[in-house]
Amino acid sequence: MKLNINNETGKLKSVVLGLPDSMGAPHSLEDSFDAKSYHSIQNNIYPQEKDITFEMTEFEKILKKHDVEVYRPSLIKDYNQVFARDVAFVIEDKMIISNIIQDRYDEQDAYRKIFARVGWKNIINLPESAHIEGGDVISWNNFIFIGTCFSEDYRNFKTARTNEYAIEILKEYFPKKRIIDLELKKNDTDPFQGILHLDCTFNPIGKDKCIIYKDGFVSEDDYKLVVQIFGESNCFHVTKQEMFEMNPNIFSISPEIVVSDSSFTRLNKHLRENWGMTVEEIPYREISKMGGLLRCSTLPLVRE
Ligand SMILES: NC(=[NH2+])NCCC[C@H](N)C(=O)O
Repeated sequence: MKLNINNETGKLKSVVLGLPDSMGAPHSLEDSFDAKSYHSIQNNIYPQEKDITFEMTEFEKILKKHDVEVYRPSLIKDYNQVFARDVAFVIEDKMIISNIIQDRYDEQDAYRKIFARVGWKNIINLPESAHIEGGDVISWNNFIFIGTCFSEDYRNFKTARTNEYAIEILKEYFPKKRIIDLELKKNDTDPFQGILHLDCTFNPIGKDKCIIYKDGFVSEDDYKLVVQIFGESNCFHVTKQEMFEMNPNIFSISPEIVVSDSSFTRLNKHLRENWGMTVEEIPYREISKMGGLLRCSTLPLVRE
């Protein structure tokens, strides 16, 4: 398979979609590793397998309706495999294998067949201390935006998944790209105060537009830089509540077609009426309770 990813929205040809089956029992509060799951466990609303299976089946149907080739990881018993995004990511014709948080480490095993199809020549493995997850990496033509945490207590946050070392290495692999690191607010237990991955606070859509949540960035200058790159009128700003519901994390099938959650009424209306997009709405509320949404559930391999 010839990988090809240059941005977030080119017409999608093949993608890996995560798996809802056999997600195992919910973690205890102490063992949870993102604030949204923490919140769901604490409030006794952690989703059930049958409900997330229903939601992912709806997602798969939309992808197939648009002639996207859908791959799935192999099944690991009693292990959450919904969020394909973080396991690896594609830039141009290279697949970079993430160094994901230890709690999710086994997920990578399930991608062996997919890695084999890509071929070792196009796979990049990073040194062990270079931490990075696909949710923090947003490739946008000449730019690569990377969410990170520069804080000294980086290691104390389970929600800090990408470090400076990984960014330095990516700069060496992609010297022609303008790599923009964006420091994200971290909080392991309060989903209103911290951002797990960059794609929970910022996501490009269409040809020149984006969805963005201002308070997800540690520095206002980082936020302003992104707004300047896209232009104010091309940015859809989400509120704290909308960030919590994961509005930024919709998924593009092409510059004109997005898959969104049917509860995102303000966003979906804006996309249709002001930006002329086709919005495929599906129910995805249950999956949102585990800290990710539509973008997080996918790992695009080929876009036109
Ligand atoms: N790209 C994303 N935002 N992925 C969401 C992953 C959520 C998962 N519970 C984790 O903590 O790792």
